[in-house]
Amino acid sequence: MEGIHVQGVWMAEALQQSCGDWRDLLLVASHLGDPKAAVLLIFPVVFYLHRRTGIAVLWVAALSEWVNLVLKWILFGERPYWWIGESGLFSGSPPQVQQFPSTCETGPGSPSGHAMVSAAVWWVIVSPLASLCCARTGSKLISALPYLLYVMFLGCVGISRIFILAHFPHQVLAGLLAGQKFDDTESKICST
Ligand SMILES: O=P(O)(O)OC[C@H]1O[C@@H](O)[C@H](O)[C@@H](O)[C@@H]1O
Repeated sequence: MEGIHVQGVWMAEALQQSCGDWRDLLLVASHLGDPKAAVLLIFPVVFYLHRRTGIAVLWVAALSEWVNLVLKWILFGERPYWWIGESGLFSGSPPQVQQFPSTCETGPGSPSGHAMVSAAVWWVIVSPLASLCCARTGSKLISALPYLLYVMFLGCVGISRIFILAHFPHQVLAGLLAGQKFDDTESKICST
């Protein structure tokens, strides 16, 4: 695990050095991917536009956040911003990284809640939206657009969590996969 963490820290350093110009965008992405945003921002808007999807968003947000907390209790998971100091591995050559006001999440880090809840919640919106686009336009290109935006948004959220040192890359990846898996399981339960 130590090797994965060390690689993760160097990746975060490289990211901070190469994406410094995108800092504000990444900080916004991190806020938009916050599980709280799913309930406080996304749910009201979607509920206003389409009641059933809005209610599905609320359910998926609550359940995926709960599953994420349970997974964190089981897996725990260090966070880079505290692990860099605690590991004592970098005393000779500390990584050139900086923290941000939103870096200091106090709980365990595995899997990323931002990645998991965003992947689960946005899928509930994107999937019917793509079907609607397909039915209305008949164009595969236009119906692929919601999926493209979904991938881009999740990419920004995931990168932002590594950028601000809140997560190691493997925790973000685990969050994205768990969010997708959550939707799979949820739709199987709903269809039975
Ligand atoms: O695991 P992450 O991505 O740090 O996010 C999880 C936490 O992010 C916080 O910002 C939220 O207030 C918590 O509700 C949430 O559990």
